[in-house]
Amino acid sequence: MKIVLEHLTKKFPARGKKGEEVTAVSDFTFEIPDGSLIGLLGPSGCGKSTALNLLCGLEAPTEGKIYFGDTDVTDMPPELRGVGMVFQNYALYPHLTVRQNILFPLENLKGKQKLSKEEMNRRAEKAAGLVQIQGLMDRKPRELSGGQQQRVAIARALVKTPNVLLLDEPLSNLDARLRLQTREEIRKIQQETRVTTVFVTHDQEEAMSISDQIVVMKDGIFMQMGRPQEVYDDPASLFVAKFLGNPPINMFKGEVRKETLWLGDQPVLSVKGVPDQPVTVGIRPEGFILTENGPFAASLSRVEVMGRDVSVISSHPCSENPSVRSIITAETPVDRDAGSVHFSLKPSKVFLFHRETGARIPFSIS
Ligand SMILES: Nc1ncnc2c1ncn2[C@@H]1O[C@H](COP(=O)(O)OP(=O)(O)OP(=O)(O)O)[C@@H](O)[C@H]1O
Repeated sequence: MKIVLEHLTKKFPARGKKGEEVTAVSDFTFEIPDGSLIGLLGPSGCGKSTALNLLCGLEAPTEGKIYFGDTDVTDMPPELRGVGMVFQNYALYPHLTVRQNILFPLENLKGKQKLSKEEMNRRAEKAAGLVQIQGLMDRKPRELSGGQQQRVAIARALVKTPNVLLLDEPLSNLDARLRLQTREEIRKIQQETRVTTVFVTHDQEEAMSISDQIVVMKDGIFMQMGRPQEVYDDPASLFVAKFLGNPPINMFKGEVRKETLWLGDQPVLSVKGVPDQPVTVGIRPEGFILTENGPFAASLSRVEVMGRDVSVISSHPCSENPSVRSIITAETPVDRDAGSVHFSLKPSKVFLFHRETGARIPFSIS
């Protein structure tokens, strides 16, 4: 089922500041396609959980509308929305077995929705099968690992065959290996069930790896939505460029003069169509090509071998970071004793931003 947000806004009274308000979600207008998995991504406090709570009905919006398909659910109570929720802390009932935990949402159905015992058991087995915990049905939550508990929570959210599945930081209590495994499983389950899913995380790698599309947020504001690779390759703003990418993008103070990008006294790239102005420059670590007479010259600090790739760490007078990190293939010979390194730049990996507003400034390559 597709989800449509129209000017969705949520304001809270600011804690400890009488009369002031915090806008946790500001004028969200976008559509989540039916059957897709969307990663809501942004730093702590940007409004991710609030957005999710608005979708499931735990919070009422200050303004705006939410539609599931063609139905306006803005004022609909949570239990009628057909939403499955999974939280960071699993929120399983400790005194109930896995089976009883999964059955719980079905046992509480009312009126016409009520199911026979056989049907409830059939559905619980099916949900358990999806997350592969059939063998654990008679255990109590404390007898399960974190990853297994999270699978039970997902089965419980799926058992009512929801229209929409909402996951709030579901992997943050798991160790690194389980995180990786569980996120792949969530993706698999989502592809099998095709339930429209919104996944909240502050971990960009997690969101990028499993989402059909990501929504990047900052301070309650919608910054950009798109396929992970598209947003990475074509960030609309300085914030998005800095937020995505590991290792992070390298930032510089630069200047455009006569359609040439200058870093200090180095003319590093031709940038057609850009008027003369001071700019903030972002260069992805993979945007550097080691070239003897390359126009980008930096002092070599060290070389870090990472197996397939090599990180060349250098310093540049226009860098906004203490060091510049470039990643090149391990086959490229680097003279570690040379005091300096020279690079040419891949134009598609270089982004220009307005020095004051951080908005992206497009340029053509030739
Ligand atoms: N009930 C509330 N009353 C007052 N302010 C609130 C309330 N809930 C959230 N906020 C504020 O709204 C903003 C967004 O909070 P929210 O929890 O949605 O962010 P988040 O991106 O989920 O953060 P995190 O990643 O840390 O969980 C924050 O400034 C928060 O302090």
